[in-house]
Amino acid sequence: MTTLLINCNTALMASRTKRKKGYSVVRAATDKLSKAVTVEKTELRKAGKLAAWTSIRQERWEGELQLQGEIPLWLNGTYLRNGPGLWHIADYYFRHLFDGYATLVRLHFHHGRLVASHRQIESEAYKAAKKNNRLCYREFSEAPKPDGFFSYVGGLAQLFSGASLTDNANTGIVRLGDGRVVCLTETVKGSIQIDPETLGTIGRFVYTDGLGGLIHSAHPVVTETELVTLLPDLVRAGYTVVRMEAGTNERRVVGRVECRGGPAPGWVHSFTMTEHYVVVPEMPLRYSAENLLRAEPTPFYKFEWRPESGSYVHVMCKASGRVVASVEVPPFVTFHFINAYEAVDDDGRITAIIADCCEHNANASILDKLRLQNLQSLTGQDVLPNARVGRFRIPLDGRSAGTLESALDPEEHGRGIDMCSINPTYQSRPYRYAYACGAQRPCNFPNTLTKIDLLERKAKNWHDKGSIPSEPFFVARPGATEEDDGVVISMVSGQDGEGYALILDGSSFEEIARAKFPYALPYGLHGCWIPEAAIG
Ligand SMILES: CC(=O)/C=C/C=C(C)/C=C/C1=C(C)CCCC1(C)C
Ligand SMILES: CC(/C=C/C=O)=C\C=C\C=O
Ligand SMILES: [Fe+2]
Repeated sequence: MTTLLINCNTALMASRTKRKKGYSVVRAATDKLSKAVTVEKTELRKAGKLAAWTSIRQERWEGELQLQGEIPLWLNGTYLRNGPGLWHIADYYFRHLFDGYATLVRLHFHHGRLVASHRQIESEAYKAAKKNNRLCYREFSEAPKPDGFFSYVGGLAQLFSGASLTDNANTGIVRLGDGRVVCLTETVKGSIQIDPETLGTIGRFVYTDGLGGLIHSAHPVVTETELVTLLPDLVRAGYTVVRMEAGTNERRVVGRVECRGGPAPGWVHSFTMTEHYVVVPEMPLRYSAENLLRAEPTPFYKFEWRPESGSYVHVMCKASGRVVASVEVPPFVTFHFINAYEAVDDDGRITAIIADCCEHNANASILDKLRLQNLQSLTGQDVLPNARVGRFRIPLDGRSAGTLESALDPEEHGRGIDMCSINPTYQSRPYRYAYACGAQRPCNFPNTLTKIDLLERKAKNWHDKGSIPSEPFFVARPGATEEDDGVVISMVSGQDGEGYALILDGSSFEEIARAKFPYALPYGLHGCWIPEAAIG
């Protein structure tokens, strides 16, 4: 079966290089593929399993997808999604969702038609694992067995130099203002430039600034002119805020935040910004040097849960690098900030920062819930911990405490929320709508798409029984004046083993089109959009 698919795929790839414009060749190859797919679907149905938590079936594929419904003619461009997609090497199976080798998925929209493809990122970690048939670098929860580790990358010193850390860029994907597309994870070396058309790996994105740093936030804040990110400092607990101008590879220091809660910084998977300020979270789920050195994972993996150390939010002025507020807040756990903006009084003075995140009710057990075994075996059991849209209010008048409250009743989205997007025009500005994965219980993982109205404090939910949709990604209609005028793109794993791309109307949150993949893809994490005008 796999051979059939690969042969078909090879034919497709070869033909792709010959074609000039149009998709006729691709369509012929897709027809050929569909025969193979029928057999595969039968196998999957027998297995009765979601494809979300199982490895990709082959390294790459491309073809035109048949549509149900209509894609708006204005939607011209490329949606790219990154995420872990291969969780085993030979007969060794990884433990955690975040361990998988990166798989890129591409949806190319052109005049109402849709061509899809996927491909593995050729990181050093992936190539070494393939070549040596074993894990060679430290992944999120996995570490190479001492033999393989020493023979491949050398001694223990290389752990401290970062040489043994993974460059498996399986988390984020960003289009820089200069057009380059970079895939990211939390290790700095895991910044990899890819070709958005072929999904080929161009090579490591090298920072030329000498700032070093082994780890950074997986989610920089990117605009047309710059990229801002955080470098946690595990030695002198703190964060360096850095800024890289579009067109350069040079990060410059904006400023430094000292941690207030003890000897290690809080995990910063993401952070957020307003127009003038960088919002630096310090949560009690902290990096742990001790756990980093362990071969076997702990319940909190490379982190420690230290509620007694306190939770803080720091606010840095982007222009001066000065920390203008540093407040204690109620305990929190978040992977993803949604957005932030400045609250102003009647005289236009900035009085506070409002920052929203997908907040897991200060319960760090969510990390262990994302173990593959839990995801695969607990389907339909109500074990997903409660989560909410957490809204921080950080006063800028010198007060020492900030507040954290639910922005809406979490029942509106089934007490599950993560994997969020907004209309990017509203990034760092007052905004009304967020799109995310929510929950319809009982469930062990977010299983709905939810549109959150932060003004009305209401949610609209989309659900397909037994399926797992990935991050809903909002794309605005060119020329739109309403915040929710656009579409939301997601990729769904169905309960019978199939998979499809889904397009919802941003305003009504109703389905407007779906397109089945020949075979389902694993769950992916984050996406980005490249308008056709930018592709040229
Ligand atoms: C996929 C995702 O959301 C997060 C991935 C995080 C990774 C791969 C983190 C890796 C790390 C190491 C390999 C060692 C240092 C600590 C840490 C950054 C957690
Ligand atoms: C998928 C996820 C959390 C889901 C829980 O509700 C977090 C992903 C984090 C990395 O990008
Ligand atoms: Fe993320």
